[in-house]
Amino acid sequence: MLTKFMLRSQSLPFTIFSPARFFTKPLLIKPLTLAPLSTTTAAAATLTTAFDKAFPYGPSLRKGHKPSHQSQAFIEHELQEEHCEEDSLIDEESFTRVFDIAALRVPSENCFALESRLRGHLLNWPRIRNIARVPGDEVEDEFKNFLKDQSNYNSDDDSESLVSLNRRIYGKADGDGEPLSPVLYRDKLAKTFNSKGFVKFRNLAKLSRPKKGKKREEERDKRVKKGFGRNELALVEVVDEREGDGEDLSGLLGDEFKGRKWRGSTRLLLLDERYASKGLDELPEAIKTVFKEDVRQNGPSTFELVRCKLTLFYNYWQMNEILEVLLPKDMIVPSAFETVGHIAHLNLKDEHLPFKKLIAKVVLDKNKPKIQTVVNKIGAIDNDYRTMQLEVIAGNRSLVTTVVENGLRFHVDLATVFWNSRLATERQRLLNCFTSKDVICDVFAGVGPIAISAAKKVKHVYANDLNPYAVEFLERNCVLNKLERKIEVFNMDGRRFIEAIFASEKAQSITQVVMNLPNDATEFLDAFRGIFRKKTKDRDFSLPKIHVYGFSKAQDPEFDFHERIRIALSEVAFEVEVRRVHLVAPGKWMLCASFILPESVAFAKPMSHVQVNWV
Ligand SMILES: C[S@@+](CC[C@H](N)C(=O)[O-])C[C@H]1O[C@@H](n2cnc3c(N)ncnc32)[C@H](O)[C@@H]1O
Repeated sequence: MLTKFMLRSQSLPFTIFSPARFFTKPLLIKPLTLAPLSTTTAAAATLTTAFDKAFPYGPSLRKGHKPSHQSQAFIEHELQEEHCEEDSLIDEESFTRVFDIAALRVPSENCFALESRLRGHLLNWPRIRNIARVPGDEVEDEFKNFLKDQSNYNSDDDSESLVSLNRRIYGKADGDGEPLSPVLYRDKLAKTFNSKGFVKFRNLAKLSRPKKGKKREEERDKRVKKGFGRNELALVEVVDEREGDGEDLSGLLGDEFKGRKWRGSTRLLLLDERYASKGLDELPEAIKTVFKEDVRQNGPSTFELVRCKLTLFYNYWQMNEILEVLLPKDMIVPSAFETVGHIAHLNLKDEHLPFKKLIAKVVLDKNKPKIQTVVNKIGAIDNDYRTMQLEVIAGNRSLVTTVVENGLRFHVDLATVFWNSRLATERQRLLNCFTSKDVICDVFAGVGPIAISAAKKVKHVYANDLNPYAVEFLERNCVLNKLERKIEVFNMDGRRFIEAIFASEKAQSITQVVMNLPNDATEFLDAFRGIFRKKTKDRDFSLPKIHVYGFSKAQDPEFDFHERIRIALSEVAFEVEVRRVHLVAPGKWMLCASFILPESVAFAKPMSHVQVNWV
């Protein structure tokens, strides 16, 4: 039997409270084997008790207990909802955990002041508000005022009128024997509310059909079941020992109404888990003081210490918590993934592959609605267009998505073009080097994250890519961002593009060149040899600044990259600024080298002439 504590002004025991009682003793935690998901409730409950002690604070799937109704509820849920194969991968209900906690039930108008006063003593679990509503106990202001007037008693007469009020409202007064007819109570309401007030009580017609105990149980089950539906995280229920007693007000106040007594609108202030089984006299002084003050101000206390059940559903638990349970013990839980628009991109290890569908389902569930598709990378990027080989393992199969970067929108098809969201910061850094006077030449532009962002800032952009799909998206993205007038798009091999564009009239204006093909961009640098060979040195022109990306696994990656650039340009002495972008694998750096094209290179011996093929 669960006990409900009702404070009475005469009986408040003020014992000295020892803070040591609040804390669970530090325990040596041994690695625990979690009960299999099919464990019966009783067994799970036994295990739970041990877990509760072993896990010091906060919600955990290894704490709490499984609800007794769960199997039936789950079966019904399964029958009610249409499931696709993915839906049935995880038994979501097996992640439902019930925690016994205590709460202060207080008038709603007091709850915020009390929340800040008792903060250190309230439940402090992630994503759980420590103020909970009590379903169905909202009271019309008009009636609240009436209650207030009647309860301000300070004489024998007032006391009598309170008893009479109790009789009329609750059917009986405290200490009375037989309850009086609820007719009196309804009569009172009829006199108190005007016709408009009644309109608000939707269920007035059901008044003469009091709920049976069984029906009430079913409704509770329905609510809990609703909880493990798609959207709910948690449910707080007051565990009321007097269930079945008194008058059922649900017909009048709505099906949600559970209280046997109408106290006015109340809220539950959920107490810290360490007070779950404490009596009033065992609570800390701060809470007792709140009770004392209430009694002093209001006579019989308007506060109650109640026992509650806090149910946390599948939707409450985070990705790693769910996966820790689902995956074999000792397996590292995959916790990170990259996001490209609506797509989550995993990089699963071999050991994860047998569980890839499970993992993907959890990723999808825990990142909805933003994530609609989960893909896994299969094999290294080894093609010219730098596209990834991806397998769709959950969600919708479309790999065409929209990414927002730097305030611009990019349409991308991960199946046919390159995109890497991790380069966003680097792209931003590069953009910071450009000014409104610059003319940019992006040799390996992809779908345009650098070229299009630059176009917003600089005078003009020439953007090229070898991949026809990338060029199609590049053009589409120029229009999407209304920048098509500032960008010219080309579909050529990078070397031919460099040679052709610098052989054209456009060469004069180009101030910066971006070469973002880290795997082999340095191999394209020799294309700059002799680009100005036909120009006279004394004419007014500027040499472009080149930003070239590369990888290095060397001990001194900066030196290594500088050397490769020097060799590619066949030039010994010129200044190069090399920067580490990020580690792409253990010991392998992505680097960016920036330098002004040396005059000796630009005017070097003639190279074979290339005809420009403008797109
Ligand atoms: C690493 S991606 C960079 C794309 C873009 N700058 C970005 O940050 O998303 C390299 C791009 O170079 C293109 N590419 C590969 N080889 C090329 C070549 N020989 N000439 C021109 N483009 C090439 C690929 O299609 C790819 O879009």
